[in-house]
Formats: sequence, C-alpha cells, structure tokens
Amino acid sequence: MLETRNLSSGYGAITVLWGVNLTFREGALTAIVGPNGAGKTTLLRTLTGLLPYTGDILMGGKPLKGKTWDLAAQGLVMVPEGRLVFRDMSVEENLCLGAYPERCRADLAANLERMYAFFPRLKERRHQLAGSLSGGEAQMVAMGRGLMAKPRILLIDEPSLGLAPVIVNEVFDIIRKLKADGTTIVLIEQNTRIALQVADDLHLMRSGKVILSEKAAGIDLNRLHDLYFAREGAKEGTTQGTREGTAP
Ligand SMILES: Nc1ncnc2c1ncn2[C@@H]1O[C@H](COP(=O)(O)OP(=O)(O)OP(=O)(O)O)[C@@H](O)[C@H]1O
Repeated sequence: MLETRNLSSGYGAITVLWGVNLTFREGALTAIVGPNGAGKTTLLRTLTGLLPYTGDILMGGKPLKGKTWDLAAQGLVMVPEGRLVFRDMSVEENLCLGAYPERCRADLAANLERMYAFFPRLKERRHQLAGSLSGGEAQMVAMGRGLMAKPRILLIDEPSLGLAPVIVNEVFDIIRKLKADGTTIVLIEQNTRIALQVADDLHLMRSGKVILSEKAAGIDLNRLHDLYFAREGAKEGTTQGTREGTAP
C-alpha cells in the first residue's frame, strides 16, 4: 500500500535517512523500532511531506505528492509524538480539527460517534479542555483526531512515550482494536517488547538505515535486542559494541 524506494532525507546539509526501502502492507500493523537517533521520526516526517527527500514514496503504486494537508486528504495521517493537542480547546474541538479534509466533513456526527466507540473516555470528557487531560487521555485525543481524518494509513509516533505501564497497555489495547477494524497502521515505538506483540511486520532501524525487516511472529526478542543494541556477536547491521538508547 505504501512503499519507499531508496529514500534519503534529512535536515539541510545533514543526511539522516540513507537509502531506506520499506513496504507497508494494507491492513497490517507495521512497527518500526530502533534506538534514539535512528531516524524513525525523520522517516515519519518525510513520509508525511514535512521534509524534502530523494528516492521514491509510492502509495498504491503511485508517487505520493503534496504537502502534509494534501497527503492527509489522500489518507496518510500522522499522530505526532508528544501527544500534541490544542490545550485551550475542548476535547471535541480538537477531534473535529482532524476532520479537516473535505471528504470527512459531510458526516461529522457519524464520524465522531465512530471515533468515540474506540475512545469512550473521550466522549465522557468531550467538553473538557484538552490542556487539563492526563497524558494517556491526551494520547487518545491525538489518536482520535487522526481517526477523524479517516486514514487509509495511520502513522503513530511513539504512543508509549512518557506514559505509565498501565496506561501504555490501555493505549495499545486501542491500537489492537484499530488494527482489528482493518486500519493500516505504521507504529514508531522504542518499546520493542510491546511492538513485537502487536505488529504483523517489524523493521529495525539504526543510524538512518533499515537493518532488519521481518514478520514479527518470526522474531526472537533476544535476537532483536542484539541487533538493537548492536551487541557483540550480532551478525547484521552496524556493530558499535556499545549499549545505546533507552531500555526497550
Ligand atoms: N530539526 C533537526 N535538525 C537537525 N537534525 C535533526 C533534526 N531533528 C532530528 N535531527 C537529527 O536526526 C537524527 C535522527 O533523529 P530522529 O528524531 O529521527 O530519531 P528517532 O529515531 O526518532 O529518535 P528518538 O527515538 O530519540 O525520537 C538525530 O541525529 C537528530 O539529532
């Protein structure tokens, strides 16, 4: 459904992604894991039109063109890291902003109800200011806002960031439900254990390159950690022999 070919990008003179080839299958949940600075967020920013690139990004076999809003209109929707919500607006106002693309505006009420079915707690708090929500609830608003854009592909950046384990489980229960509903999901996650549990396909990035692409069911967590931390004896990828990143 979405594919990158020899994708390179970065920030001005700084190249971060180096010739990345990835395929995201329709209806699948694809997790991208990797240590701090591996380029995961840069990949999402590039896919969503925020950074210039060389190489190709194809959706449904056709080159993806346009800026972030055009891409959202085509169904490529990002849920940003850090649970970015408009703090001085109500929960429902935040959610309705997600329905900005033309094709989402006509049936706003039905769209809201569909989204509230995934996030009943947001319905209870629909009139509350988003700035007064807990971290987990704000994450739900960010995800719900993405759903309101009727995504063909939902790109979720680090949903577990800064959340207590019990809330992380709650957020991932919702991600499982979205997947069961047929939503194509790309999930950026540092928590390798939980990523392996929910993903169909998994890619490991290090230093701006993809060093492992496999079906999640066939991946052993210890082997993944060897590659993640480039531990001595690991065969694939760059081996720096040091432990990097947060403990996943
Ligand atoms: N605006 C920027 N300008 C210059 N370099 C940047 C910018 N944003 C990120 N980088 C650099 O790009 C590299 C990859 O960063 P990126 O945020 O994509 O990594 P990440 O895998 O998402 O890491 P994390 O898990 O810590 O969020 C890092 O070396 C970072 O310093």
